[in-house]
Amino acid sequence: MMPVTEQKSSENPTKLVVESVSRSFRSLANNRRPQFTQVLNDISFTIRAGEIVSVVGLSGCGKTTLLRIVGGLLSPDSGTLRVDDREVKGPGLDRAIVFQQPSLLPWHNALRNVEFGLELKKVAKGVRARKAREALRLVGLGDYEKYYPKQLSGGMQQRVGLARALAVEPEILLMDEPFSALDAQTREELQAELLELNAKTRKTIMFVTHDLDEAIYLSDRVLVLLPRPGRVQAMVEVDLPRPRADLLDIKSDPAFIKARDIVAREIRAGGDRS
Ligand SMILES: Nc1ncnc2c1ncn2[C@@H]1O[C@H](COP(=O)(O)OP(=O)(O)OP(=O)(O)O)[C@@H](O)[C@H]1O
Repeated sequence: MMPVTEQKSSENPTKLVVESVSRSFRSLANNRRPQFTQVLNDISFTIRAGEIVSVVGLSGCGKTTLLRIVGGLLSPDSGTLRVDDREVKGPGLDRAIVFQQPSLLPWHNALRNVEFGLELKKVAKGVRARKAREALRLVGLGDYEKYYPKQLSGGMQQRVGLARALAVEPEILLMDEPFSALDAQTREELQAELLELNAKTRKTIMFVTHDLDEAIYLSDRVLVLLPRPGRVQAMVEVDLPRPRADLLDIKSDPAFIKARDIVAREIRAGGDRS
């Protein structure tokens, strides 16, 4: 493990501003007439440089939709997004997404898979191999560049997916339940590694998860969304210093328990009202 210095992201400049974002989807009602369902309603929040902010809420509250909008894969019906005070529309090299499944190409080895991600992002050919190698090293797979996906464990495959996102050197990493398909032990290893990576690179991270322990453990702040339509209920501060102890040890810390209780109550508060 690399020694890491304590980091105070609460004093950092703003990296991402999401302002009044709303989004509806068209669907067919029982009478086959198209109808619009509002999935996100007037969502506003900011993330500071180097911060990890998790997004939690009941299933269907719009977490993935919000992450896809921030990643530029979906457009909002209204509202704006700014990265470093520049308005962004659509995808860009400043944001990279890590999904639940890494979707690696089975016929390419780890290095080629990461290079392929760079190719899709139109990064110049001459620098792809170097950047791909650097990213694989960053996720601890420096010795595995020649391995094919089927020769790698689920956790290692997800690391390749993470390397593919990191290789483009994004300003913001958008992670959509990236560890939820992994077994508990691998998941905890990757959570700890993500904290280390954040400490080393000071990457800004937006992290969607169902798992409240994961949200509290990783995050500086937790954004709680309520469903139907998805809206902001609270932004909860996690008052735990960095670097953080292992999840097992930190779970009994009063600050961890307090933050978890607040987040759980905020999620329920919305349920009680609807
Ligand atoms: N492309 C789409 N067309 C129509 N409806 C959609 C589309 N994408 C999402 N939805 C609807 O929007 C709502 C929010 O979905 P979303 O996946 O963002 O929620 P979520 O909070 O990430 O859910 P989960 O926690 O179960 O992953 C759901 O009701 C979903 O059916």
